[in-house]
Amino acid sequence: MHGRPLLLRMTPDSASDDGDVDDDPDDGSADDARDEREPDPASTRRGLLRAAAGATVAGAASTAGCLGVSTPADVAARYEVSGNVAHFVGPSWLADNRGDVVVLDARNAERFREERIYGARRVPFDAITGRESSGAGLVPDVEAIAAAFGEVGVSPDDDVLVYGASVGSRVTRTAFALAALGHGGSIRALNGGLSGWNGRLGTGSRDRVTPTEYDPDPAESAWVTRDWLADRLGTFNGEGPGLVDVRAPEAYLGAPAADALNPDNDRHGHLPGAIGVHWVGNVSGRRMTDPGELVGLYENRAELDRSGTVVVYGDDNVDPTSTWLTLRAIGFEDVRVYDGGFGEWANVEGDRGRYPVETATSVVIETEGSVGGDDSSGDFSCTG
Ligand SMILES: O=S(=O)([O-])[S-]
Repeated sequence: MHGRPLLLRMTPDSASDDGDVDDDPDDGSADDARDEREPDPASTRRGLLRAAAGATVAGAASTAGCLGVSTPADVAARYEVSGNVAHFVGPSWLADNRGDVVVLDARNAERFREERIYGARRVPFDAITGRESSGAGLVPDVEAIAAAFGEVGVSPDDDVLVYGASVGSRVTRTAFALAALGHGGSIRALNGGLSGWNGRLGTGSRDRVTPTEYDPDPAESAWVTRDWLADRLGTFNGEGPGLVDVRAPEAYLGAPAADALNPDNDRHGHLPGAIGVHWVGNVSGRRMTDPGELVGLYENRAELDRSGTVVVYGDDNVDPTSTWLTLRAIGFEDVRVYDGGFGEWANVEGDRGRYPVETATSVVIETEGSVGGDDSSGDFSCTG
């Protein structure tokens, strides 16, 4: 249980941009709306958190920078971490296996045209975040997602490597989208992102590929619905599943006037019983954070049970996939994404009593991380 006193410690890095790049920068999508909300100055964030939670706040600059890429095997050996960290691989793995994997670029179309790993293919991000209504709430639109992967010639048994500018939530959403289809081949992410790759590059419009008919075998245990959660209220992080809100602490706390609050949401706060662990702690200098630190964060401090079910949610269905892949990589067995997200929960029509929002009781676990800030060129910079 989470009877600990609330302690918040934010760093300038953890106040950085969420790492996403929109496919179409001006298409008016939810991504655009998020992008328009400027990252908070750390000082503002500290003030908000102190006011919202009466918390102890101690700023500490991260020393992470534009680090070289080390392979998960090296990292795992160093920290003697049990569990599968092999979703994350380094560029040397890709160089050795380039001919055997389909390489997918998770960045936007402009970046893809400018420069990419030679032979990489790109799936429109809007397609792989697609959702549809079920009687119980929003769920991944597996048919649309499968069609998008099929369009770029991905088959269910292909071994796939996904890369981005970093190992941000576009990369992890792409990985999740494949997992949601019940993808039979392996799914890996490139630690360090494109900047760590010194092999052959390509430019221009996408290369010709032969489309496939991707026949999905939906892995429904990869996600949960609004009603699945409503049925388990009062059990989270206790006798029931773990529940992690991956949004910035201000959003979790529903801090008044915080820039992190989504203006499209009718209500602010978090699902009752959820703990807040901001997803940016999963990434450090464009790499997965050291697994030993992640184990300390999620198992020791957040007190999540690696053998139980853990549900992660954000405002939408992109950022929580970072925590989904991270937890799986450090050995959590059953991690699920609430694909509707807080955006669905907060704005549900009709009887909102079944879908309450909480602000009074809060547990925020401090995180440090640097996904990479969005500099003036629209690319990612190492901010740590
Ligand atoms: O931000 S990203 O590395 O997912 S493109």
